[in-house]
Amino acid sequence: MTDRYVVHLGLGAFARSHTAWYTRHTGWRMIGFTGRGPGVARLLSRHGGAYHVLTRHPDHDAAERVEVLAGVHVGADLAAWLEACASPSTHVVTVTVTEKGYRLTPSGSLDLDDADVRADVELLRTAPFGAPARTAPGRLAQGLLARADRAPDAPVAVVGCDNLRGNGRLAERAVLGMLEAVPGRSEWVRGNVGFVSSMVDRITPAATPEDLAQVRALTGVDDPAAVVAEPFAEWVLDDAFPAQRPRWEVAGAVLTSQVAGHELRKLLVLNGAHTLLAHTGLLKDVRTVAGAIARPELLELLTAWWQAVRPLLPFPAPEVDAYERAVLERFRNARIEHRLTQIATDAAEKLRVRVLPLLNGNAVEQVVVEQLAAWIACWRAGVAPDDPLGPRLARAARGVPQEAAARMLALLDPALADDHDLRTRVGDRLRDF
Ligand SMILES: NC(=O)c1ccc[n+]([C@@H]2O[C@H](COP(=O)([O-])OP(=O)(O)OC[C@H]3O[C@@H](n4cnc5c(N)ncnc54)[C@H](O)[C@@H]3O)[C@@H](O)[C@H]2O)c1
Ligand SMILES: O=P(O)(O)OC[C@@H](O)[C@@H](O)[C@H](O)[C@H](O)CO
Repeated sequence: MTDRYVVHLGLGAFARSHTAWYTRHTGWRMIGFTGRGPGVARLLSRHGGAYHVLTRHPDHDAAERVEVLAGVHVGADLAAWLEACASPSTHVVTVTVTEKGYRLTPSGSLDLDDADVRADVELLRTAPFGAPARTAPGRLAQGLLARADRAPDAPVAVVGCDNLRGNGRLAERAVLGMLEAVPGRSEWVRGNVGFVSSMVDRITPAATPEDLAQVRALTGVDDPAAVVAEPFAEWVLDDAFPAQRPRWEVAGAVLTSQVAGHELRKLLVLNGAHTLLAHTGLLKDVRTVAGAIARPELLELLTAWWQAVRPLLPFPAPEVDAYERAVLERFRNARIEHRLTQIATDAAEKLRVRVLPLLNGNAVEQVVVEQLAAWIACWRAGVAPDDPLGPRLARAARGVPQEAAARMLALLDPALADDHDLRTRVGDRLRDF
């Protein structure tokens, strides 16, 4: 039996295809908590925490049983959460709660206008262990407070595993933003918690009934918690752990002090391209990434996007060329049914990470205008999927193109409201959709 644990918050498909999958052969076990509802905990408990990863290669499928989860809990099980976080056998807490789960403003500080955040701040101030926090930063704060009380000599790492630049640093800001409201309770966290950023990569679409049927066909097991993923996987982590950690290197992870460049490259080259294909594809009734890439005009856009992001990438040209070629191959894997609606969900939050770096003092390329205009056009056409800003975006997108562009860009980032040139160009492009 191992006595070393990773506690994971947010047991979505990606956590199962990536974080848990990387941990499976390290000798460590994981204790998982759902990010919001109880659904995944119920599904996983069907087979005692074991589940399958269905890897779709270009010409065949393989199903692997993953048995790394020693316990699975609903996120609202506060007693289990506090016990897991406080246990000195827990050395690492990993987090996959989506971009919006960090509850940050566009400038990256805790969003104190968010009613759930305010409720959690109040909870932490008055009765920190009185009820489960509503938000992920609130939960992390509760767990770290329990650690400070019960195992103060045992430092711990919190590892960000979402598609955000500096996800560890952002988790730190969110947690400290919560704890600053509790007199005297942020010091232990500042001195004993290492917030680690990581670049995470493995295309993992939501599993379809056909995927689950394929798992059944390959294994004979009915596994409602199975996930489907591409063969490729990459994990680059900041080598800044304050305590023990699993040797994720055995599964190919890379520990480095240069994680920022890897994050930027992945977010702009892969995720930025995804978002561009998602919005432009949805406007043309295309359903999947592979379907989008098969359209010459969208492939051309993708190439223009890659040219625009290239000057920002801290890698030699041949390395960027190879990276782009590999991403194109991955996008072409038609056996991965990656739906554009899934990628376009919560797009405002994603565009902030995937596009705003290109607007930071750089000459604006037309393809950047295209990104933004396509996003707005999806809202105007009523084909945009969910977004936490949904009703506001739907209202802002209506009416005269120039005014809609100005309102939408301001919602994306208030700092864009003053960019007259960008607003005009996006508004002009919008007229043609
Ligand atoms: N799917 C991929 O290909 C992929 C690849 C790389 C990184 N990621 C990262 O993983 C995240 C999750 O992707 P997924 O495919 O697992 O999605 P999913 O829908 O399967 O799971 C989402 C997870 O986030 C949690 N969550 C959602 N909103 C939350 C909130 N407001 N507060 C707390 N928890 C919340 C859910 O409970 C669930 O555990 C992405 O947003 C991204 O940052 C995904
Ligand atoms: O996972 P999201 O919702 O942040 O973004 C959608 C896709 O761009 C993303 O899931 C990629 O497939 C993934 O980041 C590849 O590693």
